[in-house]
Amino acid sequence: MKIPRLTDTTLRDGDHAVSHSYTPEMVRTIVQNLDEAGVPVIEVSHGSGLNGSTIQQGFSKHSEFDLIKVAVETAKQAKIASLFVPGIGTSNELRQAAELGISILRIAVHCTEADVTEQYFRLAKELGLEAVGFLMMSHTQPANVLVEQAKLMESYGADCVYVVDSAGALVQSGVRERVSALKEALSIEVGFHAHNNLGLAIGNTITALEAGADQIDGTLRGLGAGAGNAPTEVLVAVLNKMNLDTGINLSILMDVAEEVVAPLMQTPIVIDRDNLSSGYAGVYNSFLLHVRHAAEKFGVKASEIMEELGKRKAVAGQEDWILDVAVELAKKKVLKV
Ligand SMILES: C[C@H](O)CC(=O)C(=O)O
Ligand SMILES: [Mn+2]
Repeated sequence: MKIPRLTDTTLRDGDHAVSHSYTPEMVRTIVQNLDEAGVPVIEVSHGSGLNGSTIQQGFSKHSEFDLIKVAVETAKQAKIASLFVPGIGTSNELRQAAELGISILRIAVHCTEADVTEQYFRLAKELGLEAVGFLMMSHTQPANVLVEQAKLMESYGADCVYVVDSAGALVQSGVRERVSALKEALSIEVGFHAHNNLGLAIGNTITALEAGADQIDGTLRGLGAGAGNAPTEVLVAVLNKMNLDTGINLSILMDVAEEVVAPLMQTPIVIDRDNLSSGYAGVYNSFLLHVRHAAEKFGVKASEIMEELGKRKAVAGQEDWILDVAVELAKKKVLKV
């Protein structure tokens, strides 16, 4: 098993969990520590990618471009990455992030929609960026479909394609099937991005490595959308135990997770009923806070909304379905009385 390249996405996936409230000071401190610890890639942008600060995705407290600028200025060895979701971001924001000095663009789409990414891979390469493809909600499609989509991204210039378990719905056999299929079919690198809804983020990430993954993701203290991600500090500890020395300083990671990131948590990152029902139903983790707000507003259970969204196979961008489902459940509740 090869030593993977680790991307810490506390300042991007974690942005969902802190309701997009990161400040320049928080970014500086977290980047300083991750950089000093030797983490090679740090992802910074709105949780839903560049230009995500909208009513649908959630408004940011501070301009993500100010945060990216701070991150680039602060990092000494780490490369700064940003996420980009076609339809949320446009080529303007892509260019702006490149001008600010990001090195890597991670282009994320629902795992059947790779064909909309071509122009952005081409532009990213034209701008001299490393370009990584993110196949979101990868649990919804079998390995052969993901291979087709990943090959499209490879043909557009992707340097790596990730299997992304956006709902935290995959078990280890599902991870192994998908990652090994991409490894066999592609001549570029393969990555894996976990969420912890079934308590498998670390296990699934190790399974992805055993299946040949070259790149993996983590967040400090697991701070990410919904049930959160594989905790970066725990990943490094496990890799050390497996004699896979990433060269990353575990003590610095544990300190920054404990003393800087944990105090930022608005709610604990736990596998509670909402997060388990979300992963079990296969619902996108970044829906959680929107679902909780709707559940409270209409007096229904978040887990019931999650179950129905799973049945309807809601994907990123369909956050408006959350209100529809909450209203329907509330009406049914009234009629039952
Ligand atoms: C835009 C999403 O939050 C990307 C991601 O982290 C996931 O799908 O998981
Ligand atoms: Mn995620």
